[in-house]
Amino acid sequence: MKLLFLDCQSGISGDMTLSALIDLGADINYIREHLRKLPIDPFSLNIKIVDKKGISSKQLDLRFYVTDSEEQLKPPSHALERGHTHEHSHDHGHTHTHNHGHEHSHDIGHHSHSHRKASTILQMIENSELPFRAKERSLAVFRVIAEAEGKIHGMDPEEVHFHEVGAMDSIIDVIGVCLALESLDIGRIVASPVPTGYGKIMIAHGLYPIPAPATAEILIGVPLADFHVKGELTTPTGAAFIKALVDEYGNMPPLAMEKIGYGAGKKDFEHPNVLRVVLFNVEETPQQEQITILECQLDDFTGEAMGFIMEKALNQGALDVYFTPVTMKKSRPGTLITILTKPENTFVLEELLLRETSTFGVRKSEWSRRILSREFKEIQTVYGKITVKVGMLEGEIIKIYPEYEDVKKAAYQYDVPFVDVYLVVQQAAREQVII
Ligand SMILES: O=C([S-])c1cc(C(=O)S)c[n+]([C@@H]2O[C@H](COP(=O)(O)O)[C@@H](O)[C@H]2O)c1
Ligand code: NI
Repeated sequence: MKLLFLDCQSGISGDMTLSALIDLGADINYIREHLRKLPIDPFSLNIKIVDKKGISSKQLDLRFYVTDSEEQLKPPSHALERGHTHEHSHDHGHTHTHNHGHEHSHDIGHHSHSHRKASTILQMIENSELPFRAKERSLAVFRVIAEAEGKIHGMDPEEVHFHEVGAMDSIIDVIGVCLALESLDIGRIVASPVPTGYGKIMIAHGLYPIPAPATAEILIGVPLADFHVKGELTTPTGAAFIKALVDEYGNMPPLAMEKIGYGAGKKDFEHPNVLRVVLFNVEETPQQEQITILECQLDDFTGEAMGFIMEKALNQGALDVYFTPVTMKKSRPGTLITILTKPENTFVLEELLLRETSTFGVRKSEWSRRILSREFKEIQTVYGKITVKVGMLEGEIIKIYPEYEDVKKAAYQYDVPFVDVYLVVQQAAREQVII
């Protein structure tokens, strides 16, 4: 399994992460090909080499060819020397520069042109043909950003608007990073403590404190670094990668490094403004993990409400939820609710049962379980690309199962029975994954 360490000594932003991962070896063509299938503005995505206080690093060069209705497509040669620059010109608002150096004409609340709601972006990702894990990771990152922006601006997260220019940027940065992780086959991510920077930054809303409120909101619970530099070191997108994708916070793992990549930020400081990413190859060992089981049984709760509890528990991170019919005191038919969860989600799920069901108590037990290490792989089939889950024991592949959602989608698309697609995928997987 590949492990990625994010060394955020100069903070983290969307473009720093994408360029660092490309420097580490992520295939830029693979990233471009997948991004081009999305319904977004035409863009060019390139990487240039820059010197950051003596460190030769990769820097993102992302341009959009404007599709605002009042504007025409502009040729690729436009603004060649300006790097991560949007050739948008709006007929309203003021121009501001984000820390990673691109200029937007941006005046929240007075827009005549299109915007993208968080829910529209999430829907676009859901409906996309992105590889399974890249899709899940991208959704997780956008949900974190939308939650934080929603909280700051006092809005429903689904209704949060990404300014059209910012939306395009974010889509490329977020989905690009998740595709880069896929290209490198990263299974686990560890991040160092994160410095935020201090001072003020001029954004569309006005002169804001650093860390920007959305960044600060996202970084709740994340260990911060004791490194104080004037300027914005960590942006909301960078913080969202840390919050949504990282499995563990800590120091560099005590393992042999395989490869190192450097992604440059746009600003210059007295220190090298780079994100360093390190790739490790971790030996697979049979894994043991702790899980918590929460239980209560009810004889006075409706079927509808029961279904709602199952849905909400799964949304709140339950690994599994199941109902067992039981006979309770006074011969009453009832239902035993069982929730399996990782220890970190125990409190939230306990609260769900106590607050939203008729129970007056919840039983809790800790279990240890042995699990197979698993990887997701994309298989080429006559029904298109389908993701399979590969289970391994002591490095040996012992089972391969197609992902239900992908099989379902293909079954509808080709109007064939679910089981037919399933069998074809299993057969193709056995040929394409060495077993
Ligand atoms: O435009 C909006 S809504 C906005 C809100 C906030 C808040 O903290 S609230 C912050 N920012 C700033 O935008 C840039 C770009 O960040 P990305 O993560 O999209 O690269 C950054 O300087 C933020 O602090 C914008
Ligand atoms: Ni605008």
